[in-house]
Amino acid sequence: MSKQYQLVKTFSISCAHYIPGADKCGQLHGHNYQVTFCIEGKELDQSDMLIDFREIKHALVKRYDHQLLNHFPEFDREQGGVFPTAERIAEVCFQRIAQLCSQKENQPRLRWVEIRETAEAYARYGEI
Ligand SMILES: Nc1nc2c(c(=O)[nH]1)N=C([C@H](O)[C@H](O)COP(=O)(O)OP(=O)(O)OP(=O)(O)O)CN2
Ligand SMILES: [Zn+2]
Repeated sequence: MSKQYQLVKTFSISCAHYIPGADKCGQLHGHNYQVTFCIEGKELDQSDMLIDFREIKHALVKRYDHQLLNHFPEFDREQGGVFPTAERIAEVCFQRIAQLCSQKENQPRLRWVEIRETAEAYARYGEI
């Protein structure tokens, strides 16, 4: 099997959310989410990086940190979005990170995104 690089990065976002219709989680509450992503590729860029992980972190922190997730169209069913469960947050973050990767000439490939609500509860989306 040919060799490749793998990049894994974790960062935090503090968000409020509620799951409409859910019992306890239907109430507005917050989490310090740990977001982890895994990117692979055979080629590095001019800086010898698969992709600068700060670019990804800053894009997601800028959009979601200290925000109420339900207010974003992607997390509002009435606007065609989904409920902000850990599974769906992982999926939405996957789409955003994949979009950033697709703009790079060296073709880094996003494998999965993990959203950890607590040490005991997390969801992953992607190739797992
Ligand atoms: N499959 C999923 N199940 C749940 C999700 C989710 O995203 N995906 N999310 C929640 C809530 O966000 C909730 O905040 C989690 O509740 P928490 O109090 O952390 O859960 P506990 O393990 O502590 O459950 P208790 O039995 O209330 O102690 C819930 N489910
Ligand atoms: Zn919650």
